[in-house]
Amino acid sequence: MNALITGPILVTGGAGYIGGQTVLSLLDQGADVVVLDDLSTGSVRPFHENTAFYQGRIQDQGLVSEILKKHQIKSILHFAGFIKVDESISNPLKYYNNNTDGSRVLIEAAVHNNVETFLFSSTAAVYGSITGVETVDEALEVHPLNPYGWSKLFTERLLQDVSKAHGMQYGIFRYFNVAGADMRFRHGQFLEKPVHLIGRAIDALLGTAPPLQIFGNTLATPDGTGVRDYIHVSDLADAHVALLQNLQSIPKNRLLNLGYGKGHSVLDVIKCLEEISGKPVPYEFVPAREGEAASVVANVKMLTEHLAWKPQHANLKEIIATSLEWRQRTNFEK
Ligand SMILES: NC(=O)c1ccc[n+]([C@@H]2O[C@H](COP(=O)([O-])OP(=O)(O)OC[C@H]3O[C@@H](n4cnc5c(N)ncnc54)[C@H](O)[C@@H]3O)[C@@H](O)[C@H]2O)c1
Ligand SMILES: O=c1ccn([C@@H]2O[C@H](COP(=O)(O)OP(=O)(O)O[C@H]3O[C@H](CO)[C@@H](O)[C@H](O)[C@H]3O)[C@@H](O)[C@H]2O)c(=O)[nH]1
Repeated sequence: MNALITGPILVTGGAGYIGGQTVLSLLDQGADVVVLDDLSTGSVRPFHENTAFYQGRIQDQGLVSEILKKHQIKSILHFAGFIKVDESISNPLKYYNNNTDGSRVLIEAAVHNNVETFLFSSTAAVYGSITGVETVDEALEVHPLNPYGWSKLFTERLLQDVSKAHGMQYGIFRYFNVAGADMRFRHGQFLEKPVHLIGRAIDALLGTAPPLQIFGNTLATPDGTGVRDYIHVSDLADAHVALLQNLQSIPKNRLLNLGYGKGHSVLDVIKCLEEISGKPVPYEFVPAREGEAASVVANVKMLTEHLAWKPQHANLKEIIATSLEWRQRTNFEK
């Protein structure tokens, strides 16, 4: 496996939750890793000592070009971005500036410096309000419900057009619901106010937030609560290493869903957290969020056909147990 990851790899957002975990996967494979992160939401961890770390912005084309030249970068894994859906609605320019225009500047620098491979983190949020399908496949029409989803969709298109014109290879993953922490607890998510279900349920369990509000209990799902495809961050990170290695063998459109293809409801998540902790999770039902899909589960046909990647942690218990343990170990300390 090691021999296939040749040349230094630039990881943008490599101090963040997913980028950091991918840095660990790359380092575990013996790769030569360069990180660019402005630390706006990420934090430096001990393993970054084994990388060349630059604190700076992807929008700083001078700095990016300097890094690309100095390290003779051939591959970029681009994770840097903002991720809060609610904030993207109240402050869309923040998202279009950072996620779309920032990516445009980075992609331009990549083309000017003859970068060969560019992987981009997109999201299942591009699909929008899905109805009438059991699983979502990559050919489905996309209708993002918020500026966050649009900011990522625009970048997908930008990258595809530029790659086609300039011969840079691209790969795009649309992540489903990412959760969990590194199995050796070298890294995990840090969010003082979690925005996703599992983080919020943990806060409710620990009493550091009011009871969890469950958005809807009469949805068209087996138990009436929302169903999502949760994927362990460590498997997600490993998939990027596999994609770097596999890229050439994947035909034409290298855009892949990244999930397990298995759905769990909000009540499944709560039950699992209660079993792990031995304590009840306080919750209340509130109306469903407007436009939100009842069920979003990845169709993983393309992923499993094209990627030499076998998930190692594809069960809700491991995802939730590592999230809980990371939260308890770090206790809000960055
Ligand atoms: N977390 C999820 O559930 C999820 C789901 C789908 C897609 N994604 C995508 O995955 C990527 C990583 O998300 P995450 O959960 O790790 O978020 P994160 O906030 O933990 O990490 C983002 C990192 O990027 C850095 N950053 C932000 N803007 C930057 C800039 N302009 N220049 C340099 N660094 C910058 C931040 O400091 C942070 O370290 C994002 O692009 C996000 O849209 C995340
Ligand atoms: O306080 C909460 C939070 C969530 N949910 C429900 O839990 C499920 C998961 O919600 P959440 O964790 O907010 O994730 P999604 O809304 O599915 O969106 C996430 O997953 C996308 C990938 O599909 C990412 O791109 C987005 O950034 C991320 O918010 C949904 O059914 C929600 O209705 C609640 O009931 N209460």
